[in-house]
Amino acid sequence: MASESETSVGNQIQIQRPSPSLPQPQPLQDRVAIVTGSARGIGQAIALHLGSLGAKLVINHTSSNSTHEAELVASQINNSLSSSLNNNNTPRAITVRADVSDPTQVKSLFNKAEEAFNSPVYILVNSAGINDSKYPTIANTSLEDFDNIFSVNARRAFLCCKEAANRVKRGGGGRIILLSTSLVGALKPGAAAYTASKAAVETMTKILAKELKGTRITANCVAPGPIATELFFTGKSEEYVKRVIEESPFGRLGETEEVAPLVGFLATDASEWVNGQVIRVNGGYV
Ligand SMILES: NC(=O)c1ccc[n+]([C@@H]2O[C@H](COP(=O)([O-])OP(=O)(O)OC[C@H]3O[C@@H](n4cnc5c(N)ncnc54)[C@H](O)[C@@H]3O)[C@@H](O)[C@H]2O)c1
Repeated sequence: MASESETSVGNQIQIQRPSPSLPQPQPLQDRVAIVTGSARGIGQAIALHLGSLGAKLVINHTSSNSTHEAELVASQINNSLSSSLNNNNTPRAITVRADVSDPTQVKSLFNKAEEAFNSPVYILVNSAGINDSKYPTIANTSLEDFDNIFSVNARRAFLCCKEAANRVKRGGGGRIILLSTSLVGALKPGAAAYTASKAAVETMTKILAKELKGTRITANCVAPGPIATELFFTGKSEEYVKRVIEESPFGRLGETEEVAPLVGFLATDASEWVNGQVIRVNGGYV
């Protein structure tokens, strides 16, 4: 801590007093962020983390079943702040229900964010995703399941990125962060539709980063695994979970809070030189 000190200049002693400490602006102060699929799981942890860095948050969820969960996340962010209101008396975190695999709803999601905060969306985090809990082989994957997984994981990433890329003001900057999976590197048998849909997301991210040349917007992928969420546990046998834990160098699953800080860093100005990358967060599992 700074304290008073004496400096001798000629015959005179000057007392230097520490300047009163001013509140430091937070790294994402007042930046508008949409986190898709943030009513629970990894998206929820990311939204809470971005909120703690000062961002104004849109908690996106997909169905009436998740409305309550989404509102809890928003109120957790609003309650954690000294002032939960913006200048125009709107809350700092709001919820918007939208299926992000539907182009009209994606457009409306961005419109609602911009209207609520009277400011362009600066950060887009695509966390909404689904997996095929049965982990079938290609021979046993139905076309319906394949289409469904691609329509959420690859299609929603495409739609959200397209909307974000069309709205950015040149030179205004921004951050696009997509969620992939470490399975893309692991290439395990039995999750081909899910893994391939995420490989598509990774490729799209790398191309987008180049297409956004001159906009000061970065696009990166975060590829977690294996993280203890509903998506991970659904449909998995005890033996499967045990095997994953045994294969992990840390002998455990990851927590959602272990993914969020990396996304937080990628959302800040300090990350500008990280662009078009896929960063794996998996405790060395892959
Ligand atoms: N948990 C893991 O081990 C793991 C590993 C690698 C990657 N991921 C990825 O991380 C992301 C988050 O996964 P999670 O584990 O937190 O899953 P989760 O199931 O806990 O959360 C996913 C959220 O996305 C929402 N969602 C699904 N479809 C949607 C749609 N069309 N529109 C809007 N929201 C929708 C769900 O309602 C849910 O709230 C996913 O993209 C997933 O593929 C997870």
